[in-house]
Order: sequence, then structure tokens, then C-alpha cells
Amino acid sequence: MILKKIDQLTEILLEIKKQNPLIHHITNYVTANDCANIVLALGGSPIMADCCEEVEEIVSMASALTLNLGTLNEKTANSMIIAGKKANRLKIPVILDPVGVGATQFRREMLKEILEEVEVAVIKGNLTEIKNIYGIREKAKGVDSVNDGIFYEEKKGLAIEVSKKFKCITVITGKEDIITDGGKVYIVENGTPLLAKITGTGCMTASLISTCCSVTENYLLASLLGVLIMGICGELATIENRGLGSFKVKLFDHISNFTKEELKKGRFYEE
Ligand SMILES: Nc1ncnc2c1ncn2[C@@H]1O[C@H](COP(=O)(O)OP(=O)(O)OP(=O)(O)O)[C@@H](O)[C@H]1O
Ligand SMILES: Cc1ncsc1CCO
Ligand SMILES: [Mg+2]
Repeated sequence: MILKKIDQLTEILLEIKKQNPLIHHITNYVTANDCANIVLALGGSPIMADCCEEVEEIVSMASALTLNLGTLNEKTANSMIIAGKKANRLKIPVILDPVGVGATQFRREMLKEILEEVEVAVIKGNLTEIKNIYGIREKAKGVDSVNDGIFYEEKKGLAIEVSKKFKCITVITGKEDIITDGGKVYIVENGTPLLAKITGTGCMTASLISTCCSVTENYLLASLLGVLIMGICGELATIENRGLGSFKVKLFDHISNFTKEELKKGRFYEE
């Protein structure tokens, strides 16, 4: 079963290299450069554009749209809705990263508006963010998850409920990652605590998922692939690790060299 999955995932990987899809991001200014480079490393082509006058034109050229709430303001929230609606009309997948949504009332209100106006293909967040999306008010310290210690069954149940509520794929990142469409659930065990020590590995995971979703209609498998790439490459980057700086460089090295061989290092199962 897993071997067949590896073949299907490899097909997505090869399709990205073949198509070099354009991935439109409306994202935060902290990790925008890393997100652009991660898309390039995987074989896609990034464009960051958030001006409301041009987002419809940009998204019309793109194959996926990433909306990241990391440094949200009223203007970018408005651009997200304009671009998201256009993406829906064009049937381009929209990937939402609700960064820090537990931190403030403003983010929660804007997120609600975006989700009312835009159909999202994938919602990806850490546990605190996904709890808040579902209306569980866990106050976030900032953009990081405050507690990854809840029971795995509870985390899985939450992801399933979010998928049912918003009719989308839900990804919860953390020590183990959960990916579900509300029916099937994948659990990914790859990763390293070092991934949580550099900012933006969650944002970059969303960019990887977008890039994978841009070449297939199977958003569940595409999300699984994006998560696996980050987890496996994170593990590989710990080999002879000298510190966080070189860890990040090695993470990019491994993503740019990622093939079916690396995919076989995936530790995931289906429920
Ligand atoms: N303790 C851990 N062990 C293994 N992998 C981890 C651990 N914590 C996070 N990860 C991995 O790190 C990546 C980012 O997940 P995380 O939940 O930290 O994102 P995030 O909080 O949204 O990050 P950011 O906001 O900085 O972008 C994922 O690939 C996840 O699997
Ligand atoms: C640190 C930080 N602040 C807003 S967005 C961001 C990047 C990680 O999500
Ligand atoms: Mg995040």
C-alpha cells in the first residue's frame, strides 16, 4: 500500500518539475523570501503580490494561491478576499495558513471574513491555530503553538471536524503531523524539533503544499507530500548538524535535491 502511495506521490513531484507552476502568495514579510525560495527549490515559480489592484491579474496566471495571515492588515486581508474569489472562479486551489490567529481579535475577525468569502482547498496550521479556527479560544503567545501535548486522538478528531466544517483538507503540524479530508487520515512521523527552532518552517510547509496542489486535483495526497518533504528534509538536515544557520541551509539543499529515494524515508500511515 505504502509503495503504491510512494509512486503516486512521486508522480506529483515529477509533474512539478515538468510544469514549473506559478505559485501566487499573499503572505507575511517575515518569511516571504524563504517561502519564495522553497517553491523554487521544489521546482515551482513563486510570485509574492498583495496589491489589491493587481491580485486578480496575478492569480489568473497562477496555478495555486497561498494566503498567509502572518503580518495581516486590512489592506492585505481585502486583497486576500479579492484574489481568493478569483481563484475560486478559476478553480485554482487556495491554501490558507492562519498564522497567529489565536493571538488577536483582529486576526480572528479577518479570518472569519476570508472563510465566508473564499472556498479554501487546504487549511494548514499548528495546533493552536487550528483550535482557534474551530472556535476553541486558546490564546496564542504569538505565532507558535502553545501546547502540542494533547492526546493524539483529540488532535485527529479536531482535524476531521475542521475538514467537515470548511469542506477542505486540514493539516495540523507539530511533533507528528495530521492530514485529513474529513474521512481518510494520514499521520506523518518525520521531522525534528529543530524545525520549530527556525521561524517559518510552517509557512514554508504551506508553500510546499501549494506547489504540490498546483499540479493535481488530489489535494489530500498533495498535502501529504508537502508535509513529508518538510519532515524528511528536516531530518536529513540534522545529520552532522553544527547549528541553526547551517541547518537551514541544509534544509534547502535537501529540498532542492528531493527525489523518490528521499520519499522512501517517509514514516507515515493511513487510518
Ligand atoms: N517537535 C517536533 N518534532 C518533529 N517535527 C516537528 C516538531 N515541531 C514541529 N515540527 C515540524 O516542523 C514543521 C513546522 O511545524 P510547526 O507546527 O512548528 O509550524 P508553525 O508553528 O506554523 O511554524 P511557523 O509559524 O514558524 O511557520 C512541520 O514540518 C512539523 O512537522
Ligand atoms: C515570526 C512571525 N511573525 C509574524 S509571521 C511570522 C513568521 C512565522 O509564522
Ligand atoms: Mg505557522
